[in-house]
Amino acid sequence: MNFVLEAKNINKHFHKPKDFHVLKNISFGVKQGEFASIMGKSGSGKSTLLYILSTMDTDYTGELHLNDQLVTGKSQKELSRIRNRNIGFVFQFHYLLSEFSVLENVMLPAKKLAEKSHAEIEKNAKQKLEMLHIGHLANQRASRISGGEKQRVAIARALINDPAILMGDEPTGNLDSHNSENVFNIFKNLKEQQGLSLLVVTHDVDFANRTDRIIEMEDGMIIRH
Ligand SMILES: Nc1ncnc2c1ncn2[C@@H]1O[C@H](COP(=O)(O)OP(=O)(O)OP(=O)(O)O)[C@@H](O)[C@H]1O
Repeated sequence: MNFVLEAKNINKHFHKPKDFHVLKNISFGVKQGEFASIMGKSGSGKSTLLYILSTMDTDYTGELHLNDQLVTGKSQKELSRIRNRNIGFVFQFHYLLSEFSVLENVMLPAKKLAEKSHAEIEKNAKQKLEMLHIGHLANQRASRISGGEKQRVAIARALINDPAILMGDEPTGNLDSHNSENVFNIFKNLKEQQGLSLLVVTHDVDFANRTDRIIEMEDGMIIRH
């Protein structure tokens, strides 16, 4: 099976204030072009899991594979590069640099990767903004645009290095229903038109029901996938 992302027997404990087995034997994969969602009650371990899957947390046992490459055990420097190259991330809050322009915000992860010229990166960033129908905002300061527009800029930024998978932690959590619908449709188009794989933590049942697959968590375990 060709998984873009695969978790094998992931276990995690928090040690303070007392030992807490927060993730228990998590195993599942996300296939190329699959749009999967993770649901579960508050405290079931969704964000903790996503933090591991996105390679930001390395304090766990088990194995994480990205594009058939074992990433568990790599150095922080290697992980930073693997992450920047392969994973786009969209959060509930957009984390844009408010003093920077929309275009500059979108270009940042590509500048960090430093594989392309400034002109190429700028061209790509403009294309991403056009694709998300916000090309006209390129030169606006990030602080000057609406909440829905900010989330679309955050999506453009997550896509700038053409990741293998786009992950979201409650990406519509701060948005009204109109803007949530926009974000869902953007994700669906990315899957259908570009074969992108997506994994999104959400509390929105309507959103999750329209994804290809719901991965359901309870008490640190996957109870359905
Ligand atoms: N740093 C930490 N130390 C100890 N316990 C933690 C820590 N971070 C989270 N927890 C606990 O781990 C459990 C899982 O938390 P997590 O944030 O992953 O849940 P979640 O399913 O994403 O919840 P929500 O839907 O509310 O965001 C919770 O009981 C939480 O209190």
